[in-house]
Amino acid sequence: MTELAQLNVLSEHACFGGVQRFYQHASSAIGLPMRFSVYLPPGAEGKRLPVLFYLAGLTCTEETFMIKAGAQRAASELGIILVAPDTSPRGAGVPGETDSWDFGAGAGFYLDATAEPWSRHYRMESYILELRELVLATLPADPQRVGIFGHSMGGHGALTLALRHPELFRSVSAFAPIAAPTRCPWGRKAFGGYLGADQSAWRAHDATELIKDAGRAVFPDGILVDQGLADKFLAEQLYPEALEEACRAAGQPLELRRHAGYDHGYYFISSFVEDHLRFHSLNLG
Ligand SMILES: N[C@@H](CCC(=O)N[C@@H](CS)C(=O)NCC(=O)O)C(=O)O
Repeated sequence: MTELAQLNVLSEHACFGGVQRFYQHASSAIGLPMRFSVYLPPGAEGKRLPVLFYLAGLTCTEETFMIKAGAQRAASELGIILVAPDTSPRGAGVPGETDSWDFGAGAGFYLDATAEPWSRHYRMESYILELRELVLATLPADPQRVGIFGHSMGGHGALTLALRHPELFRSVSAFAPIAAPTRCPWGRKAFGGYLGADQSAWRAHDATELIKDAGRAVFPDGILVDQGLADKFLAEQLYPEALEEACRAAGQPLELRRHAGYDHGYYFISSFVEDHLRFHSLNLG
């Protein structure tokens, strides 16, 4: 069977003149069925459109962004394809994988686990790259115009995957990203579990450390980050100031916008999502 034959449409809904779809497919990276969602704007026939991957945060699924962020109106206007994967494998059968909300199911952290028993299925970095190829092969998407953004754990995912694979993602932005996971409790728990106790392996999945290591502007057109100042996770988990300092030292342009009164949730994301789509539209051309 080809990849194409394994792609099943679970549901389809007309939306702002385009179509909102939910898919399931057999992922070779994960070794299990995976779900993802796509918003296809109108007027895609015969064209190659820019495509923007959105990585969601802890406890989310492939549905969360499409239901809560209200991004389809701007995507329809700008002619951008939106793709949102699930946040982890489901049903991997790892003992305890659904016991906590910040590790295991719903918390894949967009990296390939190297430690047992997670390393067999928890391979979310390889999965996002597989999904990118699948989308480019099956949807009217332009391989030269692929961007990535995300929220919280997904903001970490977007920043680290873009910095690790700048040849695959041409623009990157984030909402309230876990910007320095090697120094916060969520990141330390996840990296310890997925990558093991040797912390030297962790920094390759930390956006702040990747910027420091690059020592140059990997994205010369800039990175956009929005952060709510009423976010209850800001002080303990997110560390945008560490990313800001690393970008300043490396000469990486960063627009870090701090918003008084906004919390960590989708009311915050929906308030600024159009700005992110316009940012990517401008950068992807
Ligand atoms: N379960 C956690 C919150 C988890 C959480 O805030 N998840 C964020 C991503 S890190 C999210 O987007 N949740 C889904 C939603 O707000 O709809 C808690 O009780 O504090």
